[in-house]
Amino acid sequence: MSNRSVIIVAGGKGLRMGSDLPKQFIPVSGKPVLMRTIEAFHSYDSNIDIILVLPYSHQVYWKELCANYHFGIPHTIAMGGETRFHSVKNGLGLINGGIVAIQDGVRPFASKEMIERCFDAAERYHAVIPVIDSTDSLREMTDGTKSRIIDRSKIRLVQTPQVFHTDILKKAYETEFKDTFTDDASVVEAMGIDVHLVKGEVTNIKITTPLDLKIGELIVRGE
Ligand SMILES: Nc1ccn([C@@H]2O[C@H](COP(=O)(O)OP(=O)(O)OP(=O)(O)O)[C@@H](O)[C@H]2O)c(=O)n1
Ligand SMILES: C[C@](O)(CO)[C@H](O)COP(=O)(O)O
Repeated sequence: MSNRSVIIVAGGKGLRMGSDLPKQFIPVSGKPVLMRTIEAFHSYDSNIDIILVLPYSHQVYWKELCANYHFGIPHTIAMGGETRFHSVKNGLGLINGGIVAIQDGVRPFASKEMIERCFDAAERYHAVIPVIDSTDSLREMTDGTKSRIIDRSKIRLVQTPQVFHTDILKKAYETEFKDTFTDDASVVEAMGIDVHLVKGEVTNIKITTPLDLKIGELIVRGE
């Protein structure tokens, strides 16, 4: 098994949540989102190297939060960047070789089985991402208010962890930032590398709006 690391990106402001406290620090069922995310990877592999990317403005706050919650899982802090892309890049600066996962700090419900599925596939493929089907019908906007139906059987919704050979991801992240880089797979693909899809999970939600916090409470309670 190759050396394994995870970069947990939590350098964002959480503007869509509309809360003064960035969403990664908000408790779900009594525990901050970010602690749940870190625990998910520690329970997958207690030896995994964990790099946590945090905004400079909240690094002291995070240390206090860890003390208050008696949170002792070892991790190294990296500096948050202007966008997710820049935060990942800062985290990558602290990784040497092996296989690396990039995880949104605000996806706290990734199961051990799914994390394992992603890492195991990455032993064979250069770039691996978890995806799920769309249960809604989908439309593409064509011109102003005009639209057309999309064949949803061809669509997959993309999640994290996104897992890569470290040397390939580092090389990909040497490129200039583009707005179309909404995840890590898009950066690697721009370098001409194929991305391998594995099964994601409907409960692996990204906490984005206040409704997601309520859904998160239900997921924790197993309802
Ligand atoms: N400069 C940034 C922006 C985002 N992220 C992280 O990337 C993940 C996914 O981003 P998103 O859900 O968009 O988080 P925010 O940018 O915080 O949210 P918003 O867009 O609502 O402001 C989050 O864990 C977020 O903290 C990051 O590390 N650095
Ligand atoms: C990386 C991601 O979670 C995959 O679905 C997503 O692209 C992040 O998007 P956001 O706009 O930064 O929330």
